[in-house]
Amino acid sequence: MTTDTPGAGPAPTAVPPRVLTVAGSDSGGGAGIQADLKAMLALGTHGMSVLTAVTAQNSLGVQGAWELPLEAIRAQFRSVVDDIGVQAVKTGMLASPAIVETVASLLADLNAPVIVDPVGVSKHGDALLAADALDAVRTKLLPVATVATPNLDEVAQLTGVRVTTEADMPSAAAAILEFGPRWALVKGGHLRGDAVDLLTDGAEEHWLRSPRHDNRHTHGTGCTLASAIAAHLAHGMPVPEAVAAAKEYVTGAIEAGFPLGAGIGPVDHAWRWR
Ligand SMILES: Nc1ncnc2c1ncn2[C@@H]1O[C@H](COP(=O)(O)OP(=O)(O)O)[C@@H](O)[C@H]1O
Ligand SMILES: Cc1ncc(COP(=O)(O)OP(=O)(O)O)c(N)n1
Repeated sequence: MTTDTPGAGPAPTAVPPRVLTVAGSDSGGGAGIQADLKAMLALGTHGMSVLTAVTAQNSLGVQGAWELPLEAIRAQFRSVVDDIGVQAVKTGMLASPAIVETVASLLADLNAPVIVDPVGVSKHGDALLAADALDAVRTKLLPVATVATPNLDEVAQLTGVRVTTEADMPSAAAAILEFGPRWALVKGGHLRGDAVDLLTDGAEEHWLRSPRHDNRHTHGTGCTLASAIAAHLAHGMPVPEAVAAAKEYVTGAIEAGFPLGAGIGPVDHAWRWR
């Protein structure tokens, strides 16, 4: 090893911010932890994972799902947090009431922003969260969230508020904020017209609007957006800026989504590198 200055050591190696996903595996690589880790890498962070469940999944849907033992979930979390440390966390598929409660209690003691994507069903309509877990999401998980990112189906499941136009989004966000997250990001991806999301903390309102890309290959949009928010927060951005930057990233990834298999292909996490 050589150094320019006698007596000086080698230049310190730059360490990227560390971001943790607590989520399920998508064997097809389009959503779940695979999407999360790709988004985290693309946005200049070191991604790490706590696996909650394994799905057999592809472009056609979910063919099977298996939960991990609570002990394995706790052990993965402690391994990562106690040694490596995290600057932001994102949660995704949590499958059961017991997993939701376990993850919420682990996150309650963590000094880092938490993005909760309250994943309910996949794009193909496959359940990724048991119906009897909704109450634990409302009362245990959402209170520890810095940002909660429900889509319109998840808003309806959690709050009973049905959003059919942009005008309904503020009341939906207010109903999510009642459960205790610092910010609510209501995603309007399932409406017609522009893809419009509303971010609010009850005081500020930020409308995020992008053109709707007429591309059927949109598997993994929600996972990618939530992971991108976590990555930008880990870089030190304030919440509104982190969400705006994440929206720009997911919009590019949706535009570049590509066909794989016979069904809905994934968004392209590497679109900025191509
Ligand atoms: N066809 C599309 N074109 C552009 N943006 C989209 C499109 N579909 C969804 N989005 C955006 O992708 C993000 C994820 O939203 P959504 O698809 O509603 O989440 P989920 O995957 O949880 O159902 C949001 O920012 C939404 O506005
Ligand atoms: C393992 C796993 N986790 C989450 C999802 C849902 O991902 P999402 O980003 O909402 O994308 P779609 O499934 O809606 O395309 C998943 N499918 N699998």
